[in-house]
Amino acid sequence: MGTQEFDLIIIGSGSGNSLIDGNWDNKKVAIIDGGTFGGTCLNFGCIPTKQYVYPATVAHTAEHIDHLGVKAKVTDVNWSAMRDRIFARIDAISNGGLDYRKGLNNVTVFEEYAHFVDTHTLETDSGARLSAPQIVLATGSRSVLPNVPGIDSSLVHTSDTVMRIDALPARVLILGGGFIAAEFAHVFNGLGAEVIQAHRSDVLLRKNDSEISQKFAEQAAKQWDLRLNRSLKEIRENSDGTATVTFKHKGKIEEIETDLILVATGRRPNSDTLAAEKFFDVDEKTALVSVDAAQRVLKDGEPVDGIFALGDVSSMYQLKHVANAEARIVQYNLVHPETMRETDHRYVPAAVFTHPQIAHVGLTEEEAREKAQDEGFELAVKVQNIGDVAYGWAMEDSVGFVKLLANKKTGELLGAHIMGEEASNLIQPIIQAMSFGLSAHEMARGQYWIHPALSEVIENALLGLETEK
Ligand SMILES: Cc1cc2nc3c(=O)[nH]c(=O)nc-3n(C[C@H](O)[C@H](O)[C@H](O)COP(=O)(O)OP(=O)(O)OC[C@H]3O[C@@H](n4cnc5c(N)ncnc54)[C@H](O)[C@@H]3O)c2cc1C
Ligand SMILES: NC(=O)c1ccc[n+]([C@@H]2O[C@H](COP(=O)([O-])OP(=O)(O)OC[C@H]3O[C@@H](n4cnc5c(N)ncnc54)[C@H](O)[C@@H]3O)[C@@H](O)[C@H]2O)c1
Repeated sequence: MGTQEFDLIIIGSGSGNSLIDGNWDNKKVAIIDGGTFGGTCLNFGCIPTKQYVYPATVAHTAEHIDHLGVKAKVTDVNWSAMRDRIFARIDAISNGGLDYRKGLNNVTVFEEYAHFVDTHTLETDSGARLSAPQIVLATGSRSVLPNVPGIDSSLVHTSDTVMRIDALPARVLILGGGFIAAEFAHVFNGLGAEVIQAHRSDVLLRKNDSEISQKFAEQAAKQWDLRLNRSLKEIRENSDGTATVTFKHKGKIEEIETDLILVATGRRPNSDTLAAEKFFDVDEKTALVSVDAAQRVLKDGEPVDGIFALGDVSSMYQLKHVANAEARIVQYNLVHPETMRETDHRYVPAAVFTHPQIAHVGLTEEEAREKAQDEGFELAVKVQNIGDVAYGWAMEDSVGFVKLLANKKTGELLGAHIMGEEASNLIQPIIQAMSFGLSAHEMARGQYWIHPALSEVIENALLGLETEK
């Protein structure tokens, strides 16, 4: 079989799928995906997780408002109905997207995996060869499983499979201390399962500001059984359909019995599925494909003509809004080689949809202190409790807070860290201010803040910063 020639080949149908716009109407495009069309966010990630997070949050809230004078009890959680509702919608979008692409005259879809055989040629699993002057690597990332005996048990799940199980397990053991572990611990706890979260170190959400990590760990331990400093040794299936999981803790063996194990111990880039390391620069430690600011893939530090990468395969952030932002840059650069744009990675925010919610943008306090010392400016830090503003009183909140970091002289905002109700929404005006260069006082006093909305916590935090501007 000869090599099929295309104008553009895209490998990966997550954010990669959004690259095909009107500029390609009269050209030949191939899109290759060996997994589920639409990629991680739609099928296994952001979208379905939040569809479980929302009912879990509502159920949890309902059961925890005694202090407001309301006693409520969630009596029935219909997991299978919830699952069917969620995936009826998602599967239809994935199938519809695939059918739409297949129906376009200018696009050929290959539903299989592919790897590079030279810098501009790919071979699919069935042996088809495809070549193009422009190729985009958008193959995302996948879960990493710890290498312990029993990890191949059918009771072991990752985020790819756990949302499709038939019934809510009575007991769930979650391994890991990152975003995925935090979100699923809340989902299963909120929906009524008995949750144990076992983590190998003593810090949850390590990439966050340490005050957030510490306060979140305190809240997690109040809601579910949190076991830190546990080193996973073995998983054994029992004859009654349960599993016994063995850990080492302070030199002693600890065994936990459970009905389901969710492994959430990180994700690695799918650079190896492409054999990218043979033809391009791939970081040995992170397995990320190296790109420049225009998203061009590098070889020996230099861009390879016509080859781009975006999203989890080349981005340390592993976030959908970053993959999408990078896709917009690649989409432009593919057709404007003379005036390429660069991705703005200055203020990348993230939120963890656990309970309480967490959101951050910019530097942690530790990083901001280091920057202030290096650059010789004074750092302003303000921690504003949600419980001290009017809406926080309404909620009788005693947990949530906002931490803002700024340059004392210039009022430049350097970072924001929020734990509490609607943290993922509360942080957005700060992201806006940082992106458009508004100083703390300009932001606080240059606009109205709706009274008595929860956003007043941001206004008060800004006013409390003691910056000159
Ligand atoms: C449980 C979970 C929850 C998440 N929640 C959020 C969230 O709330 N907010 C957020 O911003 N981010 C979230 N993320 C992260 C987000 O999903 C990813 O950052 C994003 O989907 C990455 O998009 P991508 O286009 O790079 O890759 P993907 O969407 O993963 O697409 C890559 C595609 O490439 C295919 N592929 C891989 N190798 C090959 C090959 N060799 N040949 C052919 N095809 C191949 C795969 O099958 C896949 O379909 C979450 C992730 C998970 C796992
Ligand atoms: N709301 C969101 O934006 C969202 C939600 C879910 C996932 N995501 C993205 O998906 C990515 C992957 O999430 P994640 O939670 O799997 O990864 P993570 O990197 O956030 O956390 C992985 C955790 O597992 C621990 N770990 C690693 N190896 C281990 C081992 N062998 N034994 C025990 N523990 C081990 C790590 O110490 C870490 O705490 C995140 O980086 C995030 O960007 C985003």
